[in-house]
Amino acid sequence: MYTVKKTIEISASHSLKLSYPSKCCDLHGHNWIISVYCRSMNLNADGMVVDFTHIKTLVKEKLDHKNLNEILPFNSTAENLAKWICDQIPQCYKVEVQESEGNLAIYEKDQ
Ligand SMILES: Nc1nc2c(c(=O)[nH]1)N=C([C@H](O)[C@H](O)COP(=O)(O)OP(=O)(O)OP(=O)(O)O)CN2
Ligand SMILES: [Zn+2]
Repeated sequence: MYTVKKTIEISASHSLKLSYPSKCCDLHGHNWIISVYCRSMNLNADGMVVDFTHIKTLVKEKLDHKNLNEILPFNSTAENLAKWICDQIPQCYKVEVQESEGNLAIYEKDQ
């Protein structure tokens, strides 16, 4: 089994819709650190699980320097972002989304 991990930084803004009062409901920004894990039993014809550059492009083109509220049809919590990113990327089984030094969400597909 082969595994690759690609770490990407995106800068974006968002506000959350929550069922309780929170500063996070106001528009604010983060530099999210996103780690994407992909795995495969076999390599493709280029000798890769997935090209690191393709992973970066898929995530950055969609999210970097955007207002996430304008482009995503769900509440952009770190948890929801992690699952959504995992669903976009071939061979991906796990995504870590770090919002700030102390805030990390992990989505991992069931085996
Ligand atoms: N489980 C989650 N909780 C929160 C999320 C989330 O995605 N998943 N997101 C937020 C907000 O985005 C907010 O910006 C972060 O809030 P907070 O923890 O207060 O963030 P700080 O970086 O300011 O953390 P400090 O510990 O105060 O430095 C909220 N919760
Ligand atoms: Zn936030």
